[in-house]
Amino acid sequence: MTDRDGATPDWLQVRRGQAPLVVSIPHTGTEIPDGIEAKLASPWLARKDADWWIDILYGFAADLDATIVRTAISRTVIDVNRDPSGVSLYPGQATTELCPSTTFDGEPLYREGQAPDAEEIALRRTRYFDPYHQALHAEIARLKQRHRTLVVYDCHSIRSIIPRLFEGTLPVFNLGTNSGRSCHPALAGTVEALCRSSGRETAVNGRFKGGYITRSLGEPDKGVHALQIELACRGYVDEPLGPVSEMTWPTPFDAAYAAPLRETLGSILHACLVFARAAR
Ligand SMILES: N=CN[C@@H](CCC(=O)O)C(=O)O
Repeated sequence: MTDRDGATPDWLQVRRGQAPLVVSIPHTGTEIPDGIEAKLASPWLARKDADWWIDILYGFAADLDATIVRTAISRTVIDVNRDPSGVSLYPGQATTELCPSTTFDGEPLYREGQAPDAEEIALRRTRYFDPYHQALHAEIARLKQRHRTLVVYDCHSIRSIIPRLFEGTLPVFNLGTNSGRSCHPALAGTVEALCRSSGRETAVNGRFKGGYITRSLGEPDKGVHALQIELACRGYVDEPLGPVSEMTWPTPFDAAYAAPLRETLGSILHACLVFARAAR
């Protein structure tokens, strides 16, 4: 990231652009404060569900003069893509919580009796959750002074096979728009068409409909259009398909392997800008 705002803590990275596009990168962080790390079952489990290499994959967003907001803090500490009130993203279905107690696969993250209590969760919220959302709100407000219409693009990835969360193998592209509520259908339609024209499997508002970032920031009536793209990891890394171990996950980033998918992502972000500028 460039142009870090000196007033923000080191872990919160804000690249201020002028284009009508805010790129949110909430889950690539691997930093865990020592006092929390000591309570965790394993350093590898604590980072297993990071959105590995997504900040590198979308590095080109800076060339589009997008605003990029990223936290370096691990989602294991607190997940900035969950409702801070604790309400589940998918009531009745398996998911992970605001301060997750398990990995996606269901392995306990904490040593026995070491999971955070309500006071500790509130502290993590003040320290790490609120500043991330304040940064997103501040950047949206700044850009709204320049542009009538903005796109907020929330970047994610997940392993292709996680039986606890979904059956079978996840499509490579999973577009979430809070079931059509977080952005204009024309934007969703264009992004879906670009995903499909890449020849990769694509789902829209399937297992992943958009998390708290998409749901809370998308206000199409006010000119703020939010969408989430959840990529299955095999689309950009040589992912082991099946259970993973410390020896096999994460697969290192390989720019040549990721290049075809990155090209599609470039077209998608470009289309977001065309949409925002045309809607002026
Ligand atoms: N890789 C991360 N995935 C998102 C999915 C949000 C959703 O369920 O739509 C997350 O867990 O926050």
